[in-house]
Amino acid sequence: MSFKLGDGIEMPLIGYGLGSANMVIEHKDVVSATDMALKNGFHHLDCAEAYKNEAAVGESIKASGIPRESLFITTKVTGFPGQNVEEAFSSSLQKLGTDYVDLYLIHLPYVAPDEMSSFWSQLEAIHATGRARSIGVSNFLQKHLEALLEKATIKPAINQIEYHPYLQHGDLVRYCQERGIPVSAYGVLTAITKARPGPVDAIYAELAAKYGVGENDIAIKWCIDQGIAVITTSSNPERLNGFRDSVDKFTLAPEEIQRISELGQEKHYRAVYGGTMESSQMIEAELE
Ligand SMILES: NC(=O)C1=CN([C@@H]2O[C@H](COP(=O)(O)OP(=O)(O)OC[C@H]3O[C@@H](n4cnc5c(N)ncnc54)[C@H](O)[C@@H]3O)[C@@H](O)[C@H]2O)C=CC1
Ligand SMILES: O=CCc1c[nH]c2ccccc12
Repeated sequence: MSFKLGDGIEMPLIGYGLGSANMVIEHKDVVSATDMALKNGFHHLDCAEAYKNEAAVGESIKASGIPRESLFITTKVTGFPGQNVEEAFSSSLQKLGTDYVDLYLIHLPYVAPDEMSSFWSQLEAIHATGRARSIGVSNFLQKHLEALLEKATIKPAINQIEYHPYLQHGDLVRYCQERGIPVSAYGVLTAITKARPGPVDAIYAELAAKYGVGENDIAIKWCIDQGIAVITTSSNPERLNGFRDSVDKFTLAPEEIQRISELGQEKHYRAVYGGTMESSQMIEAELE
């Protein structure tokens, strides 16, 4: 199933995530995880320079023999103030072993508001060369988007954010969607994998029983049925295929989506970048 980006380009609805917070994954394990994803038909790969594993992903892509046009490759420039985006981008392309990416994102809104437009213009310049088919952002709140949009000539094609019942970011999703900036979600399984016990446990279990699926499927469909794409990951092929199968298996009723949203608002939990999105401690430690 595919998902329309803000610029009209189609992206596979579920992306396979290659970032693992707070964990160093060995080169060979990244190669075999990517092999497994590709063999199971997950052709949308979510990478980042900060994950420091683009070379392993590139190695697996090359070995797979899958034609480049059948893949959808996302990568991200970290977004440090003063960063030379062209340099970061060329290095990503070289490591991934490709001459273009499908989607290039600013990973984090580190850049000050008055510098944001000029930082974004570096991505616009890359887009103009055709080496990034689409450009977008990640972890951007409304204030960051406002700063970026002030002088942008191209709107971000997506905003990739942590999104689950315990982190709904107020009106951010509506703000983005109303401006033609679709949203993709990471951390979608947080209420199950990291934040138990919690107020959505019972409704996840109830709806999983009702639809004859797993609770992971309910978590993923709560995003998809709100028009949000999903980036998830697993080293377990059965679990991975289960994520994809859930898309067509059932549809959550609007009142079920609403109930999960309401219950989720009773708890706040951020799985990644503990504290605030402005917190740079974790990313700086990772990049050392
Ligand atoms: N743009 C950004 O700043 C960020 C992007 N991401 C992207 O999103 C991807 C997915 O991120 P996650 O937060 O890991 O996503 P997630 O919430 O989808 O969790 C996936 C993890 O849950 C585990 N899991 C699945 N079902 C489970 C179960 N029933 N019990 C226990 N564990 C279970 C999987 O093995 C996997 O490690 C990353 O690989 C990365 O590509 C992630 C974090 C930040
Ligand atoms: O992108 C999300 C989380 C993550 C995983 N590994 C790293 C390294 C540096 C920054 C962020 C992350």
